[in-house]
Amino acid sequence: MPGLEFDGLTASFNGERVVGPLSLSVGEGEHVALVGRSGAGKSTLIKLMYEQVEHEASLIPQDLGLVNALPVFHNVFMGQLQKHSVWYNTWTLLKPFRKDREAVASLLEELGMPEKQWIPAASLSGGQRQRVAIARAFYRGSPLLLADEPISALDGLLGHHVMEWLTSHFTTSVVALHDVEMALKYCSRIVGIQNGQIALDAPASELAPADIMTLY
Ligand SMILES: Nc1ncnc2c1ncn2[C@@H]1O[C@H](COP(=O)(O)OP(=O)(O)OP(=O)(O)O)[C@@H](O)[C@H]1O
Repeated sequence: MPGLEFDGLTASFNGERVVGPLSLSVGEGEHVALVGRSGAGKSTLIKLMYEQVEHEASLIPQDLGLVNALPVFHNVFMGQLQKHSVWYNTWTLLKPFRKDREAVASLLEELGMPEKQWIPAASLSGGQRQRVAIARAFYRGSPLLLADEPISALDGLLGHHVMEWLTSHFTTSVVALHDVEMALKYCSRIVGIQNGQIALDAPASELAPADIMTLY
């Protein structure tokens, strides 16, 4: 996958500009953290980027987008809906194939919740729901990840494990994060958003937490 070029991104609500116009290039292999105070425009920016790369990216939206009535397995399988025929997907709803069951089981094992595969998403905790959305994004098999606060409901150790896992399994990522230390530790580049504009753009290796805190 070549690098990504986003040009002239803008969003307005009720006549008020909340993002842009803004341009961002993301090189293949970069892991970009979007940081900035609440309301700065990070989620809106992730959505604008996803609109442009929908066919080649995996998304973890802030609202997760799970189907509560369906078991965890089917929520994760949804990451591959577009890869299969209607026949395959309908059959999977009733009687999943062994290769998919095993692949999803191994992902859930990796994310520390192997026993939840057949539990409806409605019965999960916030952190478990977040991990299902993470597994679904991974199951899609795309090298590019766009994620909006993917570890906000995970406790410290698990949050570290998931960030390490995401940044080593996706070739390229753009992740909105409110945890500045996580951003510095796992991402290669920090993009700070302030009032819908880029206010900081630097390699993570050149920044300290205090440099980022000026955005808050
Ligand atoms: N659907 C919407 N309708 C109206 N205003 C919106 C809508 N979505 C976002 N906004 C506004 O756009 C601005 C940017 O919001 P956005 O959710 O992108 O910020 P954020 O940086 O992701 O915040 P947070 O860290 O709290 O998630 C905010 O002022 C917000 O109120």
